[in-house]
Amino acid sequence: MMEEKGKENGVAAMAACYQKFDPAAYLQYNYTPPRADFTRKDSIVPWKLACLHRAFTEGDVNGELLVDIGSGPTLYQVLSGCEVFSKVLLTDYLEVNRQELRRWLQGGEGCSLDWTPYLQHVCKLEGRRPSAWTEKAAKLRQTVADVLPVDVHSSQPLAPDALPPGGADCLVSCFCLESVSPDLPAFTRALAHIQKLLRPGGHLLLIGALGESYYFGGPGVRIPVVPLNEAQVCDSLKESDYTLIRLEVYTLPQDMRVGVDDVTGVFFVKARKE
Ligand SMILES: Nc1ncnc2c1ncn2[C@@H]1O[C@@H](CSCCNC[C@@H]2Cc3ccc([N+](=O)[O-])cc3CN2)[C@@H](O)[C@H]1O
Repeated sequence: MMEEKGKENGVAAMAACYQKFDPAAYLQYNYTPPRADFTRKDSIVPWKLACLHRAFTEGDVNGELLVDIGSGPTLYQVLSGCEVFSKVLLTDYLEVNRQELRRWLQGGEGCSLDWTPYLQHVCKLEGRRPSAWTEKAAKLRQTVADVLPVDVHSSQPLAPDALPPGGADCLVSCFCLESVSPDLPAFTRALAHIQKLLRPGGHLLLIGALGESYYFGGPGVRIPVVPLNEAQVCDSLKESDYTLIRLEVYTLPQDMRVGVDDVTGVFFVKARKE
């Protein structure tokens, strides 16, 4: 009984932290140079986009429905996937983030970030001319079917009718689970909760922070993070019944440590639900 109470308190405390989350500030902190510098080979965002592009296009990922878990106010995580899947669902816990995503999907008026450089960069990865970014933007707007609420701490993270009976063909989730979990067991439980959303044989593409104990979700909005190392990520995946296909790690150069968090590295996982 006490244990259940502890779990609920930790999750509730985390939810309270997110009430002050500021999408515009968060985007400025993490999705502008130097962390998003497309002229630098060692910048974080080009590394993430390359991992996602390779994972989506190397031939084993297929199906109709891709679901992004904990999208936040960002779209980069589905720029490659929207060429492979006919339907994409974006999800987030906060209405402010869902609104930010809908603003872009409805034409981009009043968006907090210009996603053009991201669209151009992924076009380049696909061997297309950068000016094809307008076609990719149209493709993404046409492929995203909805922006839904999600709670990874629920044993049913999405509304019952959100997915077809067979489940999603692929999940992608970036920097979410470790940032919303009060501790490692909660992180592992969240992985297990979203695993249920996936059809057997479906893939999980997971990006997350290594060694991060906090980040700023806005000016003065300090949000705790469960610090993870590679072994813990692998153990949690195994414990939540995924088969690991590949884990890649990016170590932050000094000048990518810009004071908005204490992250030391970023992991990319491609895994499968047997
Ligand atoms: N219960 C919940 N279920 C699902 N989503 C939830 C829940 N609660 C909050 N959320 C939702 O999850 C959140 C996702 S944003 C989480 C930010 N993660 C940490 C941040 C990200 C970042 C980005 C880039 C780089 N880098 O090195 O380039 C490093 C880092 C490390 N710091 C937010 O959208 C919230 O709305």
